[in-house]
Amino acid sequence: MKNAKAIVLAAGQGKRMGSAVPKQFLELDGKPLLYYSLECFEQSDLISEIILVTGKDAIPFCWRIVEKYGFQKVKYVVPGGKERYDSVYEGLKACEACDIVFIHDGARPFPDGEMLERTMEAADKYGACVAAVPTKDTMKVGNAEGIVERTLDRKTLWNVQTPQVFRYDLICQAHREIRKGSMEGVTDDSMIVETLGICPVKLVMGSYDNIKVTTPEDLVIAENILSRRTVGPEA
Ligand SMILES: Nc1ccn([C@@H]2O[C@H](COP(=O)(O)OP(=O)(O)OP(=O)(O)O)[C@@H](O)[C@H]2O)c(=O)n1
Ligand SMILES: C[C@](O)(CO)[C@H](O)COP(=O)(O)O
Repeated sequence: MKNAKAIVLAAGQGKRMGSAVPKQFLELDGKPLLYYSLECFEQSDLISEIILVTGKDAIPFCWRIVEKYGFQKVKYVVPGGKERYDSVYEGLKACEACDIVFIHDGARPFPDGEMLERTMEAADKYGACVAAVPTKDTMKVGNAEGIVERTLDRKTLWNVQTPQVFRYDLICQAHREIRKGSMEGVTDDSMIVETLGICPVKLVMGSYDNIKVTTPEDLVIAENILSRRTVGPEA
């Protein structure tokens, strides 16, 4: 069996949430938001180790979460960086050699075990993959004046999520390589692999429940998803 490790990101400031406490630590049904993704990786037989990346000052708090909920796979809690890609890089530096690396936003509380299986299989086969869902809305490109320039072909569009999953050597090489130049506009890890043209990035079905909690209304949606998931699976 392949050895897979997970890097869970919790070093963001959550500016768009606008809360005093960083959003990954806000409570969802009495537990920190971060708990839910950690629990998913902890419970997956695919994952041997979790590297948690957080703000320097939040490291002791994160260890308390790890101890309180008995997350035995969390081996390292390391300080992140200014941008998301800096935090991923710090996570990769702490991640000892393995076969496959999952990179996941701690602000996405609802990955699930089957998603981890699908993405692991694709990463092993293609080298790189992202969880994603087909776009449901009609998508238009607007110009600077807010006038529609064109309508995109929805059949080709996906909303990209995490986990984003890679062969270990490939994602380490990609992050090292891209840092030699400008990282302007890099918002996820697959973009780095795409930009360098290292290998194809496979789109793998994620889940419409696998939202990123970004703004206050997402917390309400997350509460709703959580209450539905405790009753039964996604419809
Ligand atoms: N320097 C950063 C920035 C982001 N993240 C993490 O990356 C994930 C996705 O980022 P995003 O939703 O953009 O989080 P924030 O950067 O916290 O939000 P904002 O952009 O609103 O400040 C989150 O789990 C966040 O904690 C991180 O570890 N380090
Ligand atoms: C990685 C990501 O969650 C995929 O949707 C997203 O790109 C994070 O970037 P954000 O711009 O900070 O929301």
